[in-house]
Amino acid sequence: EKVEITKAQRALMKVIVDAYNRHKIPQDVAKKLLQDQYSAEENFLLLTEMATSQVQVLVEFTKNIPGFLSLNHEDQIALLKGSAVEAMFLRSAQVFSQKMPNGHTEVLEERIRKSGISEEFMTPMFNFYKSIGELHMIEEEQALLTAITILTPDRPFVKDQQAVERLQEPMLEVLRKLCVLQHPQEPQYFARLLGRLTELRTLNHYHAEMLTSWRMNDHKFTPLLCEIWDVQ
Ligand SMILES: CC(C)c1onc(-c2c(Cl)cccc2Cl)c1COc1ccc2c(ccn2Cc2cccc(C(=O)O)c2)c1
Repeated sequence: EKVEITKAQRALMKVIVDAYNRHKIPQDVAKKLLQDQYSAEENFLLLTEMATSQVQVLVEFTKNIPGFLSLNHEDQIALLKGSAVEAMFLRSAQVFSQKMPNGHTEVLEERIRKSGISEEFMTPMFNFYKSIGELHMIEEEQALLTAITILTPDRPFVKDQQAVERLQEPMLEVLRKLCVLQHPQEPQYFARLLGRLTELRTLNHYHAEMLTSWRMNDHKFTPLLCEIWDVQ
């Protein structure tokens, strides 16, 4: 059928993409990646700073999702806590696949590989980065996919799931149309994107184990990360 994005859908997409592009990790934090220190300790501290900055960016982005601030306040917190790790895996995957400027990508990979994360979590993590890279998403798709991840109704402790579904559904519809228009030769592209969201959920489990092993080695997190990840 002739797929067409309506004016209202284009306006919704513009709000999400503008918010997504406005909220990036500040360059001075990202630049720290190129610092010369390479010890596991130094890498962990840098990644902790990146994650903390990323959570702040994520909260600002989420506040710009139309309708989010009208949700029940406890549900807003439950959605942020429930989606933070997935949104950050998505963000770091998009940053990897966009090949950051002057070798940041290799440096970031190096620091993640040498930050006390055990091999068993590296494989699924870098497989995910590869599978996101292969999609060659445009920024509209990246921004909508991030908003859709945050607006997942069945996160733990969400009370009014219907209210979240009512926000997520229009995003899914715009993304579906965008995929048809952007990838006419690949009718399954939208399904492939949603398949990444399923893969993201499995990374939640690995991440919980990563946190436990870091804590067993007495690694400290920032107050914001402790709050969003319910640690310490
Ligand atoms: C606490 C810390 C050690 C941690 O725990 N789990 C993860 C962890 C790991 Cl090791 C992998 C994936 C997800 C998480 Cl939470 C992390 C590190 O979290 C990160 C690290 C880097 C991240 C992010 C998010 C993005 N990036 C990359 C990035 C670089 C430069 C610019 C920008 C930008 O947005 O402009 C982003 C999070």
